[in-house]
Amino acid sequence: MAKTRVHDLAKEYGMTSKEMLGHLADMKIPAKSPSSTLEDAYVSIVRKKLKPILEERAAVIEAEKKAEAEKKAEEERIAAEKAEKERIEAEKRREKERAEEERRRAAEEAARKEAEEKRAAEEAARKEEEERNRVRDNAPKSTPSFSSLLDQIAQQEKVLQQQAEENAQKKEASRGRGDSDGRRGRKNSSSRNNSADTESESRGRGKGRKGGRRGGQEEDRYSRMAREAEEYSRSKVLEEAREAVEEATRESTGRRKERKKRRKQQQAEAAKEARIEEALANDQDISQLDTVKVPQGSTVADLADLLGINPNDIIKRLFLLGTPLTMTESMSDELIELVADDLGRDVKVMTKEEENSFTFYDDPKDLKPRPPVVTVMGHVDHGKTSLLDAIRHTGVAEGEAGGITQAIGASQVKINDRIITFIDTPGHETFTAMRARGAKVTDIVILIVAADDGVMPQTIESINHAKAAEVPIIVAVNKIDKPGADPTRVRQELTEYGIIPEEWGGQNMFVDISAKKHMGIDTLLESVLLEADVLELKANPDTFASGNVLEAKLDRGRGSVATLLVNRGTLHVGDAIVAGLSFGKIRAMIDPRGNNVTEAGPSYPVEVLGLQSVPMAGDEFRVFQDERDARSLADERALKARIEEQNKVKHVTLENLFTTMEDAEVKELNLIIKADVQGSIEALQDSLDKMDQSEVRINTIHSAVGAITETDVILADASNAIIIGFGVRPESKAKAAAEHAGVEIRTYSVIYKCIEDIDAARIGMLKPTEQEVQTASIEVRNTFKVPKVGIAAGCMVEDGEVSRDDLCRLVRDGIVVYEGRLASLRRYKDDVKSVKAGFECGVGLENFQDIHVGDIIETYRIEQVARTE
Ligand SMILES: Nc1nc2c(ncn2[C@@H]2O[C@H](COP(=O)(O)OP(=O)(O)OP(=O)(O)O)[C@@H](O)[C@H]2O)c(=O)[nH]1
Repeated sequence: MAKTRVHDLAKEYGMTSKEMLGHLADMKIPAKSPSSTLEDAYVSIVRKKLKPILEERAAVIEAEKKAEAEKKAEEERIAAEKAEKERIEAEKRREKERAEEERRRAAEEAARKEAEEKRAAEEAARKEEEERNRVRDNAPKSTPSFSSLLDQIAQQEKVLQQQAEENAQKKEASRGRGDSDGRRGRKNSSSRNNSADTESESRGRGKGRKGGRRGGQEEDRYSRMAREAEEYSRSKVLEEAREAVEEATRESTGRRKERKKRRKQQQAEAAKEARIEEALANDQDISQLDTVKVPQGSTVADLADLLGINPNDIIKRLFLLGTPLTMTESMSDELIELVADDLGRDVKVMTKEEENSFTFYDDPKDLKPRPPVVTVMGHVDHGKTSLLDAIRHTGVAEGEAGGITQAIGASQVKINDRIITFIDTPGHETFTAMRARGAKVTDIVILIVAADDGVMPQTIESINHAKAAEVPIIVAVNKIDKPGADPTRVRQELTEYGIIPEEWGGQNMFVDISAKKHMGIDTLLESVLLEADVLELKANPDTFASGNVLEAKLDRGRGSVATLLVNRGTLHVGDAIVAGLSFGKIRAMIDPRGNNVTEAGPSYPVEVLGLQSVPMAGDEFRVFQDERDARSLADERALKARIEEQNKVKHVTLENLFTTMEDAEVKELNLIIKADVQGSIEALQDSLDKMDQSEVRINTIHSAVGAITETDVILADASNAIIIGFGVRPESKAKAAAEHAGVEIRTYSVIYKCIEDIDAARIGMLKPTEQEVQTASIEVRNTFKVPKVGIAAGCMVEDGEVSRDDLCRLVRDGIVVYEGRLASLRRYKDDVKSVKAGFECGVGLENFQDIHVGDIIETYRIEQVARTE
């Protein structure tokens, strides 16, 4: 029998031999040294007794390990915290250094400027002094101070001389010699005066002769006085200059600030003036000039840029508002307004539609009456098309009638020498779609209601849409020629919706008509004119045109063709225009009767050729004086649209990451739709919107009129989208790019076929349902014990065919007592893959022993079944 040595056993238990020997001694098992051998019986006793000790040790080790792990985690946490702290500290330090550096630079700059100014002042003083010196050196005799002193001295001497002579005269007079004497005296006096003059002259002359003694004295005195005077004036000038320098230095800091402030103010005022001038030149409303226009979804950095402030100012405020955001995060409309309010700034959050729209201002004296623009709305089959048809034939000579084509999506009729413009795409869908794009093109709505049918669901919708747009409604009660027609009932029914006939004291005009028999059409049109008079529709025709795109398409021969409705100004051939994202110079204009025209005034619809791309229905258009301005605005808009489109597809922010992950179960079908006309896109989109999107979300990531381009393929590739072409084909470059990138392009000419395909794709993408497929029913006939397996059942496959991998449930008296998998499937002693009905087999169940005779084992598998809906 094998024997075990003490040191082997000790090794097995991860202890020292000495330790093991100690345990053996405790157990009274004889062993002397690590090399002593132990009988198996002893070994098993040791194992049994050491088990709890080992478990305890394992537990201790486990606990130690756990503690170690916790300690490590704690250390890591502390390290992470420390690192974060250090990072923040470093950031703060850097920030401080930056601020310090800025302060230092500002101080340096201030000092530099100050020194410059001082230098300039000193220079000025020096120059002045130089100038004085120069004058003095060049013409010392003419120095005003010196010569004036000489003059003064000469003057004083003269005065002294005179006084002396007068005194002498007085003495003579006091001797008293009568009048004659007085006269002689006067005469003498004058002769003396003369003689004094002569004396003075002679003395003056004598100066030259006897100048030696007396002249030397005089010179000393004069030169001293002159020197003193010069010194005085020099020190005075220097003092003044010094004072001026000091004054300049003292005031420079305060003045600099003041000057800077003034400069800024002047700049702001100049900028505002420029804005006003520009707005006036473009006829824009100047009342809103102080309002900063902020695009919806702007980031903190964008807003700071628009407001011309430091982004930190906004971040601080957001923090205080409890909504901390970083520079690149978007702000909600409310936050933008709140922050701007806090900063004392006036902002307007602009939607995309608003961003692309223009506001004009017209002087009331420039406004002139314009024709009304009318849309016909009503329930299906109540006669919209028939009415428009009847209207188009009104006032047209018989021979001309056949030639009228609904060429441009709008028509005009002349009645009583006045014009009415009709939008030819009837229905509230178009009306609302336009309005949704911010276009208010209709002045009056004609609500058509069939007199034999009355108010129907779409009648009500039309009323609601017209009311929401605040457009007056004229009711045309149609089909009065029909036998069952009841116009009064229509009036009655409409009162429920707030449409009350004028004859009943309400606001709405009602006209009974028959579109088919051309009855009442003139009266209806006259009512439209009456309503238009009430509305006092006016516009300024003498300015650059602006208005809306009614419809636009790509024409193979003519390129981009758009129907525009002018609502202000006059449109001319040759005008440079921007319509939505499109730019162009108008090449030709066609009026509703198919005639080429050269101009179109307010309320006139025209089809224009010359746009470089296809705008969208509802887009605003505007003529620019300078073609370059038009082009750059269109480019700017197109670029912005492209960026937005790309952002739409790509960006997942941390905020929406989790929701996206949660939504991962929801599959998406991304589409890019290109079509020949806008109408097709809208129709297709409408059908898509109506599809069940609870499990497969259909995203139209981009839709536009025009051929399928390489850019579309790039977008589809980036966003895993399918391109749907409607009446358009891919350009050859796009085709190659699609093949290269594996992007699917499908082209159609019929809407329903496209819808059918998309629906099929949608269903194909649905998550398949799981279905249980029963494989066999097995009856337990016997049970027996199998080594290693436990209880196994001797069974008969009653039905189907059981496979080894099948799932199963054990049913006893109709109750499921076990659900799981087969542990074994045997025929006699062999494991088999499957057993068919009518054969016996041995079955073991995974982790289940409680099998009774008479139990039924049902086996099955789960199959994934593609859904048909
Ligand atoms: N008797 C009679 N029938 C009319 C009159 N006006 C229209 N209808 C008929 O009513 C049907 C529907 O007219 P439409 O003009 O197509 O009606 P709609 O509202 O444009 O219909 P949708 O375009 O489908 O919304 C046509 O068969 C017309 O001939 C009318 O004044 N009298």
